[in-house]
Amino acid sequence: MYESMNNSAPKSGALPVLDHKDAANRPGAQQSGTTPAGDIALSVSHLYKVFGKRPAEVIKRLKGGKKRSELSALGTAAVIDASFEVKKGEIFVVMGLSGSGKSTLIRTLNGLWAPTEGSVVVGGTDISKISDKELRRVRQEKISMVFQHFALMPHRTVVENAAYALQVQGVAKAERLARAEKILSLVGLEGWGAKFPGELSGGMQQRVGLARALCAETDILLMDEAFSALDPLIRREMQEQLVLLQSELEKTIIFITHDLNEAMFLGDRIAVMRDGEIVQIGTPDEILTSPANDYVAQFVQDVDRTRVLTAGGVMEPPLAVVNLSGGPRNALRTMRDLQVSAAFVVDRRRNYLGTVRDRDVMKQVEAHSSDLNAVIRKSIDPVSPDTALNDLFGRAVESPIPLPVVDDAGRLVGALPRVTLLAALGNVPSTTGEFPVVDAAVAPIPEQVVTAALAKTEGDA
Ligand SMILES: Nc1ncnc2c1ncn2[C@@H]1O[C@H](COP(=O)(O)OP(=O)(O)OP(=O)(O)O)[C@@H](O)[C@H]1O
Repeated sequence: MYESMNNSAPKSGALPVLDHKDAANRPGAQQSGTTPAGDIALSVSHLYKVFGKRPAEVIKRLKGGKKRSELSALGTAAVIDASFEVKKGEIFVVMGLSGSGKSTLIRTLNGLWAPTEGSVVVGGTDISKISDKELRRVRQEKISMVFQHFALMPHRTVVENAAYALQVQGVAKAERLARAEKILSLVGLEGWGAKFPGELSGGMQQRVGLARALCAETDILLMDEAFSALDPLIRREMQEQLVLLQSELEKTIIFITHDLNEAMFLGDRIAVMRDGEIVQIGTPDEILTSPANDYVAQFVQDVDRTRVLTAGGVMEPPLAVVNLSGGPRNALRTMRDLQVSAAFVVDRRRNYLGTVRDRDVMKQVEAHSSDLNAVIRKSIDPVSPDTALNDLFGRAVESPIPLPVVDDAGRLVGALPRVTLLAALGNVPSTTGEFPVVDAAVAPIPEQVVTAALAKTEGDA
């Protein structure tokens, strides 16, 4: 059985990761000079958020030069003296390791946490100084949030989920559903409105999450590790769609991630956090080329494309995939149809089992065997989506067929032909996004020969 991820997967040829967009042309991209107040969507000034028993004392000692690790008995300083401005229409990425304070910071931006000290000004309003009622209004009108685990209501349909913010705003049912349907088509979910979230894949559920946030028609979207739970190919597709939507709708997006690759792809500017502090704010290029300190330098150490780019970031959809249970005949048909001489074999759960060659499969067909397992080669070990390209060149050179990319659960999620690796390095499109499953030197058995072999054994199938 031939399985293709073509419909859901981006073409890597269109995905030069580091400079997929011209930052200078983006609305929020200007870096130099003073930004006029009217162009600021959100500003944070000397913000502290301390959890624990004695937050004021913690801040006093931090200001006196103590480190947060020395003050843990008094409280946890999750955000320390953060100051930055986010421009309208900008994608501002907050990046840092686990525990660096990203989630706390983002929750302070929409008033879920009150700052211990400092201010958060949204659209001209200091949300640390307003009543709960006013804060709810700011949240409804100015800021929406997209969560990592979607947070959809399982018993409501997709369109009802998307329309939720409008319901809260008191918009009449017919109107809110009509508006939500429009937004659903904008995020690629046209015709899915009547389904329930459980009937959708993870990527589609996150589109609903995005649609729900867009429906609220707020200027600012806060996205907390919004794509981290998605398969790499779907994740990349969502990243691309977010960039497109942003340029269409001109939303201001504050995006939290621990993934450098994602930060580089999405961010007009990136704030790097460490132990509660923002240690650098800059464009991806600035972060890469002028790291503010050793920590940032280590984060992006020796970054060249081969290191920033990962297998998951540049892989292609695995085109030639055959299912073990389909047996040799189906496998051979698939290879004939695709005109390839090898294919990846998966089981019903899409677990990667190995590769098969057309010659071996044809022998099985001619021997009237239904056993594909017998000819699976396990010599090509799969790679993880997180593997840096740098670590893959040796293997790619040795392998006559693309390297299979397999997720933590063992499922085949992509393929890495040599041409894609080279294209990623040179930042040029790899062909059309489609690839030969084997290198040219290993030509497939001619189509007529395979067709004849299949026909000869037709009666026995
Ligand atoms: N409600 C809380 N009470 C006490 N400490 C907290 C609370 N929330 C976060 N912290 C602490 O604040 C620090 C920053 O946590 P935060 O979740 O903001 O980091 P993060 O960068 O988002 O990490 P992750 O990516 O793991 O979510 C951590 O030391 C964490 O244990």
